[in-house]
Amino acid sequence: MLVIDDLSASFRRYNGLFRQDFITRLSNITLTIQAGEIVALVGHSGAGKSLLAHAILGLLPANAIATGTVSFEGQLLNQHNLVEHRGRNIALLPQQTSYLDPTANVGALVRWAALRGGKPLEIKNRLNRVGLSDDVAQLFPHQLSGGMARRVLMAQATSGGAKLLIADEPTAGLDPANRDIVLKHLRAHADNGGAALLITHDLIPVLSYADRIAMLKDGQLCCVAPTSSFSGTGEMLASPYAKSLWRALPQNDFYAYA
Ligand SMILES: Nc1ncnc2c1ncn2[C@@H]1O[C@H](COP(=O)(O)OP(=O)(O)OP(=O)(O)O)[C@@H](O)[C@H]1O
Ligand code: NI
Repeated sequence: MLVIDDLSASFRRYNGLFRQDFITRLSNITLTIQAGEIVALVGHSGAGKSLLAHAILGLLPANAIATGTVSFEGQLLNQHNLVEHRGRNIALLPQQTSYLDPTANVGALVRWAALRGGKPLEIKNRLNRVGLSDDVAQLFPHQLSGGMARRVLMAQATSGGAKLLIADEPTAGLDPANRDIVLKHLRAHADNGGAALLITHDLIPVLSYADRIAMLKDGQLCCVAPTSSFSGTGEMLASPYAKSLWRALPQNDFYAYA
């Protein structure tokens, strides 16, 4: 469904009046996401996860320069066709809950997302599916807890019927029960023929839901492996970084990779 080919992104920096240089934050990313699949993108803070999400959607800031290509269902994405795809065929669940429009209540926000994708409104159903009650529709963003706001973003991202969901930290700040509701929702989306790029810091909870794990380290994909490789002592993992991260998890007794 999505093919990312040799994508790199750099930022222009000015050092002095006429001097500038470029600092590379994503290097030669090549990754495919098939229909029916959840690919979890994991990596440390600052590794470039959100940057990759924004690069796919053509939402990089003005001081960024991207090279490489991204195709969606065989079509090369560019700034023109992305305007049509965003919110319709490809939806973003942003990392920042502050992206919720403070002037509209939750019902209106979810309604707009559904209308944008030409889908039935079903506001209450959309909210219930992410563990929010009907009356949340009346609340404004400033009246939501952090976890509620995150689930409103999820309801918005899935209301327009987009085939590809790019979910940037959709479970941040959620308790385990609500985290599982959100991850199950993403799984159901993929099982119904959709696909998702699931960005997270937290590897363990997504192991039960994702098909593959892509690991970013300092802007480079150091490992793309089936979820089943993250088991035992990590002997199925080719990447030393992925192996050491896996072994260092508390669940794996903090073993250092030797
Ligand atoms: N507009 C920008 N200008 C310059 N550098 C930027 C800009 N946006 C992001 N960066 C840099 O790109 C790198 C990757 O940032 P990104 O937000 O993708 O990290 P992340 O992996 O999503 O981290 P986190 O898990 O904390 O959300 C960081 O070093 C960041 O400082
Ligand atoms: Ni991020």
